[in-house]
Amino acid sequence: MNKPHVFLAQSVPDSVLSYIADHCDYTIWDKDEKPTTEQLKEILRHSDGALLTSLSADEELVKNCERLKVISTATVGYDRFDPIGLAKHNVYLTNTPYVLDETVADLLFGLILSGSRRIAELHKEVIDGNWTDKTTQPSLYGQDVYKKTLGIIGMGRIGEKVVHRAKEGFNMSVLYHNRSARPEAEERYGAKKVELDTLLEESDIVVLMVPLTEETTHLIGKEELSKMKQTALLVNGARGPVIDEKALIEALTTNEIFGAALDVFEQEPLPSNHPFLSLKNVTLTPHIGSATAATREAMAMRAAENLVAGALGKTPVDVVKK
Ligand SMILES: NC(=O)C1=CN([C@@H]2O[C@H](COP(=O)(O)OP(=O)(O)OC[C@H]3O[C@@H](n4cnc5c(N)ncnc54)[C@H](OP(=O)(O)O)[C@@H]3O)[C@@H](O)[C@H]2O)C=CC1
Ligand SMILES: O=CC(=O)O
Repeated sequence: MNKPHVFLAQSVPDSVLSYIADHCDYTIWDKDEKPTTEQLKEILRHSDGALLTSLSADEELVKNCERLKVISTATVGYDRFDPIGLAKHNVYLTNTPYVLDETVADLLFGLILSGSRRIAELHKEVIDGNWTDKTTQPSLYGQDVYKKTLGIIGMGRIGEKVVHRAKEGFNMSVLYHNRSARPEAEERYGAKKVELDTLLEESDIVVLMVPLTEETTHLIGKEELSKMKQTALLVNGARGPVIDEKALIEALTTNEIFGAALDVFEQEPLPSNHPFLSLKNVTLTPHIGSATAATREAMAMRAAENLVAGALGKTPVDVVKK
């Protein structure tokens, strides 16, 4: 029997490629520039499945792809994909939940510590040769993390792992804001569900871990920033557009809040003239939440398992249900 054919828009680790090859024939996109929409439409017309992590897909893209059964992304966030539009043409969208949770929570804690204790800012002073007797003067003191109040907006899979670290490692109090309650997390960590305004007013560290949707776009803007403590840190591990960056830059410039630690941005990569680059009270990382060798390989394998299952006409484990 002929194997199904799958398209890989980017390379995958050898172990993952070997798994795919056991079940499917495949084509890998090996050009530096991404395929155009027209090229992608043509490729997908001849494919049973596709791994499209760094691309996007909607109804228009797949409407004439009779063979196509699954689009897989090796990410947990799927804001660049339209699961409802794909489902109209019997194409599953799959993502990679769970396998990255601990790794992303580690990075978020790194951002919390760097932002609170000014690690990135003072690292730069040392590198630039500016370590003098005055470097540890009060104006350069940081904020404590231990025993402070963490406010988590979006306490889902990853958010809960952040809360675990906050509670067990740093004895923090935890507030959270979700649309639905998480009674088991409330019991385990003493976390308290509150309205957004209360969370902003009472937290020392605010962490964003919501998916990017219409509802969460610019969830944090001028008004919300004005409700935060002047000593508070804002951490974004979700998606850039969850924050109105213009408002954040204003709040950071006027010291309306203590600082921000950001892994995601409205425009990625950040342009070289972006105002964030000249602010001292920010820690910036280039969207590396899940970027460890082991976790990226686990995500690629999970995405491949979803891809192969779908291409073989089975229901993949991680079908996005919207
Ligand atoms: N920086 C990075 O490298 C990474 C970023 N991410 C981002 O993190 C996101 C979260 O991942 P994950 O924890 O797995 O997702 P989950 O779906 O497990 O958690 C998301 C949480 O957000 C809450 N939420 C959703 N909409 C709203 C809303 N309008 N208001 C308040 N709360 C809301 C949900 O609760 P409820 O439904 O009850 O509201 C849920 O608890 C991903 O979608 C992705 O964008 C993920 C991995 C790495
Ligand atoms: O941003 C990364 C993801 O997995 O989503």
